[in-house]
Amino acid sequence: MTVENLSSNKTFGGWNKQYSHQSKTLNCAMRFAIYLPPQASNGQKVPVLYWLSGLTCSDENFMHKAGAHRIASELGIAIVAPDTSPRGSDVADDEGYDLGQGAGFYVNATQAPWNKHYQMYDYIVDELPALVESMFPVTDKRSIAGHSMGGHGALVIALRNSDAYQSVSAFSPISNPINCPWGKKAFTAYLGRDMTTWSDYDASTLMRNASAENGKSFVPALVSQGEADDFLAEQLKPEVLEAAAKNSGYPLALESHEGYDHSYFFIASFIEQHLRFHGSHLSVS
Ligand SMILES: N[C@@H](CCC(=O)N[C@@H](CS)C(=O)NCC(=O)O)C(=O)O
Repeated sequence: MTVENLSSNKTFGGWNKQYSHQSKTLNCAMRFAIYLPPQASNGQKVPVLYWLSGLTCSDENFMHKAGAHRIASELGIAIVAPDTSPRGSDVADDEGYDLGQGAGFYVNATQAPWNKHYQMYDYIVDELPALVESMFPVTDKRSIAGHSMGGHGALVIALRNSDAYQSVSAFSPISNPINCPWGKKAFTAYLGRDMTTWSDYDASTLMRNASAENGKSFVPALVSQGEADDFLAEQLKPEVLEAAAKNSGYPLALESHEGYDHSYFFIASFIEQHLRFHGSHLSVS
């Protein structure tokens, strides 16, 4: 498999690198960024936090704006930030910022023309970790986090793969996509009009139905939400997630922060708390 290194920048004793590879799952070239903390250059294997970004983002927004490297360096956690959709001139797109390239919603599309490339769920759950674990000095201990569309993706992926992740966190997640305009638009396009297929990708539905019985475990969850977020009431609906957690007894810590909006200024303000939360579950703190 050809994997091309696009950039390498030393930061906080570790390395922030970008790669391009041909994805079998997405049927196109795909980019991701990885932060390798200093421990990874010293013969140690480190656990990995996967970060899923929101609408309009690439592999760069989080690495450039979240200010995560200092604490990841201290804790010895690698961070992997994939792009938010398949890309390319032959990849289906839409004029809106909330559908198509930059808006993959971390689902496996079943509808044409999207189903040819938009298989982001399988890419994040299977192909990307397998590639990362074959290329870098990392363990198979994983946690997952994200923002907005990526917060939805992180919660859904952790809830559906509770044996694969130690912890999950989200900033301003789209908590109930089957009941908000962003989610309804994307799911209608990618999954079709039959709404019965949508609930597998709805964090609130999954959390309401979650159970720690039959050998399964709950993945501990932390969610942070800004109270001055313009998308809060119409698109994000954290109260639905909170009610779902109460219903199933899910270990969800939902924190509300006065004055913060939807931007990376909010993420940068609380990323240390999220990294230490993941560190405690990845046994590095
Ligand atoms: N403000 C955008 C909405 C998209 C948006 O807010 N994207 C968030 C994620 S949902 C983001 O992280 N944007 C990129 C950035 O701030 O770096 C628009 O209306 O076009």
